[in-house]
Amino acid sequence: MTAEIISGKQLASDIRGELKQEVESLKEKGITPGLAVILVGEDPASQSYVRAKEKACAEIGIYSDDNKLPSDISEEKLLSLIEEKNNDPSIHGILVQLPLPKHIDEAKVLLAVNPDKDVDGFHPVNVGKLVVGQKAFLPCTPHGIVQMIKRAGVQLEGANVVIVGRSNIVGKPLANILMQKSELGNATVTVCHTRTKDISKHTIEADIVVAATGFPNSVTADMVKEGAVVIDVGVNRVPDDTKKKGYRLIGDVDFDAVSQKASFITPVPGGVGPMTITMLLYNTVDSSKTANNIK
Ligand SMILES: Nc1nc(=O)c2c([nH]1)NC[C@@H]1CN(c3ccc(C(=O)N[C@@H](CCC(=O)O)C(=O)O)cc3)C=[N+]21
Ligand SMILES: [Mg+2]
Repeated sequence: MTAEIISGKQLASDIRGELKQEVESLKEKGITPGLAVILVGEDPASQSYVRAKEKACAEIGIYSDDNKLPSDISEEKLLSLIEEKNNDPSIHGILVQLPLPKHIDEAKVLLAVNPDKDVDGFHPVNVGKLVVGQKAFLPCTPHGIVQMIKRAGVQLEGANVVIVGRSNIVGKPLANILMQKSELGNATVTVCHTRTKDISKHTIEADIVVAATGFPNSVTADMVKEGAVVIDVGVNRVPDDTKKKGYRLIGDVDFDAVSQKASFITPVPGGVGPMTITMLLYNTVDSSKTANNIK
């Protein structure tokens, strides 16, 4: 079987088109959705993600408030910037790009963001709401993944989904979305991680495999069943002199071999990444509506 490629890029562009229209109609009501983006330090990957987020905001008419801080900024100063954005009515979403430098307590920073502006869905209040099934901002990468699966026409209800990776930004929230009694859920979810005894034993049974390990080629063809749906969350930079940037991007899945066995597969680049950014735009628009009592 040769897998059909689920283009995150195409889907992202469709959804951004819808969001752009929504932003235009909000602007007619005098509302401009605003996103504060906070980047600490000079990590090249983080800089490129943040640039992509700001460009996407500009494309659909969201105001992006760009905050670039030196890597040695104090935790106190970062917290006071967040407080300023919490109190700024022109800001509907606050995104603190992760990872943060070692001297800053990440948990403390995420707790400082007003949950009503937490468009990443990382504040413990929003994490808790998701777990108990209350309305909350859904974390962008998991939300993007679920949208890709649904819009490919793949049934989630009753599906065996195996997630490889238990991070707070992908594996754990994705598991929580997929197990909810909701239209984005009703799946049977297994989460594998570094201490799982035999990962293949789980993935081989899966209707849907989500690879979020952070390591290239960690999901191989022998690990997936014929006809499985395979979602690749990896964004690994590998040195490549033939590229003008000096690197190319590969996922966590052995794409060439797995795409001969899967029914659907997501590419890297052009898969989950563009959808992550799109769901951030979605949450920011949604937040601006909530702040203005618009359904
Ligand atoms: N507070 C916070 N929220 C996040 O959502 C968050 C974060 N921190 N830290 C890092 C991860 C990673 N992440 C990506 C976003 C876009 C692409 C993306 O657009 N990727 C493009 C290619 C990008 C490139 O060329 O480097 C693609 O896959 O096609 C990838 C990864 C968001 N994250
Ligand atoms: Mg991601």
